[in-house]
Amino acid sequence: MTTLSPVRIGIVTVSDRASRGIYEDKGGPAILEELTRIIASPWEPVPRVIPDELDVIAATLTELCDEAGCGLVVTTGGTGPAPRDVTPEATEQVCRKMMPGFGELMRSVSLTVVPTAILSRQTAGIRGSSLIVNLPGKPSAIHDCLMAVFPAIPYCLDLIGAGRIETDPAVCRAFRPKS
Ligand SMILES: Nc1ncnc2c1ncn2[C@@H]1O[C@H](COP(=O)(O)OP(=O)(O)OP(=O)(O)O)[C@@H](O)[C@H]1O
Ligand SMILES: Nc1nc2c(c(=O)[nH]1)N[C@H]1C(S)=C(S)[C@@H](COP(=O)(O)O)O[C@H]1N2
Repeated sequence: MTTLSPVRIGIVTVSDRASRGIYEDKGGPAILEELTRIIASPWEPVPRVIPDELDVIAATLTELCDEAGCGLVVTTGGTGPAPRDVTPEATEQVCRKMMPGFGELMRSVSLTVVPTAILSRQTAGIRGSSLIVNLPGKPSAIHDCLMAVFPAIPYCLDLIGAGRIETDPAVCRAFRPKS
């Protein structure tokens, strides 16, 4: 039996009000809960709560990928059309390669739930050996979006050398074409 070393996963809440303590952050805990349900192999959360500032978001993503060694970074918030919504811009700034299929699938699934899903510019990209995935800020969006894209995430992490993740097949069946 092979022992998997824990994959570190960054959980980044991008919200002016949650970062100031004006409201309790519900996004980060919702991502933690969802990942705990989905992932069956060892993993370790690395949480951050930051304001909607391009430089701060870019620096946090960089730190999580390059210093904290996160193979996967999931953000929530700041994907809409409002002037301070800049999470996709920060993601593009720090990624070498964009993965537009993630945003396309999450919007498509979310459109069956809310017509305003079209307002999210959420995307994903690769920095070094880390995958960054944006989710919308509404805590209820986290389940819809993560369940839609997670089947492809373990294979993506394999391909970029980010570490191996096994899922609980009763919750989410990971698809690895070559296994
Ligand atoms: N981290 C969070 N925790 C709890 N609720 C949230 C969080 N982020 C967003 N929400 C809720 O979802 C709604 C829409 O999210 P959105 O990111 O557009 O908010 P926002 O007004 O830009 O937030 P902020 O001003 O804090 O950056 C918010 O008004 C809030 O009710
Ligand atoms: N699944 C899902 N996706 C969703 C939503 C939602 O409630 N559920 N809200 C939408 C709305 S109202 C907005 S404005 C955009 C952007 O949200 P953000 O700026 O909080 O990231 O996400 C959209 N995507």
